[in-house]
Amino acid sequence: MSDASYRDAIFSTPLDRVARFSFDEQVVACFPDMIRRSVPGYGQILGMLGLIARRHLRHGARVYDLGCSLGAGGLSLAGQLPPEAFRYVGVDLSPAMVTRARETLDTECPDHAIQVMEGDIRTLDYEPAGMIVLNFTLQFLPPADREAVMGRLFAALEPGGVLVLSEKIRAEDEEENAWLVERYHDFKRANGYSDMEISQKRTALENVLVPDTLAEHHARLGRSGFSRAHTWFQLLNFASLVAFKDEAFKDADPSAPRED
Ligand SMILES: C[S@@+](CC[C@H](N)C(=O)[O-])C[C@H]1O[C@@H](n2cnc3c(N)ncnc32)[C@H](O)[C@@H]1O
Ligand SMILES: O=C(O)C(=O)C[C@]1(C(=O)O)C=C[C@@H](O)C=C1
Repeated sequence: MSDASYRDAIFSTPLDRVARFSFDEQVVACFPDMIRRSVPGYGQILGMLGLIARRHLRHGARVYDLGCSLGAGGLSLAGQLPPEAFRYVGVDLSPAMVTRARETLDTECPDHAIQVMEGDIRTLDYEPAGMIVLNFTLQFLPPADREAVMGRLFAALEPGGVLVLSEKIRAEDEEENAWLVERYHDFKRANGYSDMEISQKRTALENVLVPDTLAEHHARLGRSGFSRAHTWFQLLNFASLVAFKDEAFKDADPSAPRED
């Protein structure tokens, strides 16, 4: 990740009116710090992308990173896989994110095939892909739009393709959810956020980041055509799932990237 990143202090002073959270210049400038201090397991999830790709990605196939922000998914994959293993296409709606992602990826991985596009993942014309990553992006789409996107992603995946879906989640049981959210706030405090920052960010994210339950995610993936999905990671109210097109997990070769 680029060094030109500041400490997140966006909600550290009292605001008369807390505006809806958006991925503007101010957020972009401190995003690497913000996401690392705000998402439990973020680094571990990124680190697993290469391992998942090694097992499930057809050699040389396209990888979409949807809502790529500053391209952390691309950086992680390029750090773990050789240039000929994949073609990376990052997509983000925020022009400020796209500009910074391009600069970072061009500098950090000049030998890899990297493309970063400004676009809305709800309306993008998808090309066939071997792997699709949605790392904390679906949660920002209006709930009513989520299923149509998932159906389009299933259609874009090649047979044997894999989707990685990481999300902030809501527990079905109210008491369980309250416990997870309280411990999540403890996690943020331990990472240096004050009670005021936690509370103002929470207000800014209301009706902007709308979390689903794991059951809702699994049901949606099933309705979208995915024959199998696993929750492979959960830490507090953050989780990551993998979903397979056509039982791909059965064909995975542990010793080498797939080359069919
Ligand atoms: C939490 S960030 C994703 C973090 C990133 N995937 C990572 O691993 O570092 C969510 C991103 O989704 C983008 N986004 C939100 N709605 C979008 C949409 N409809 N189409 C494309 N990108 C979108 C935002 O601009 C933001 O950069
Ligand atoms: O800070 C929070 O409460 C979050 O939910 C973290 C979260 C996310 O999950 O995407 C919210 C906004 C920023 O994109 C970074 C992290």
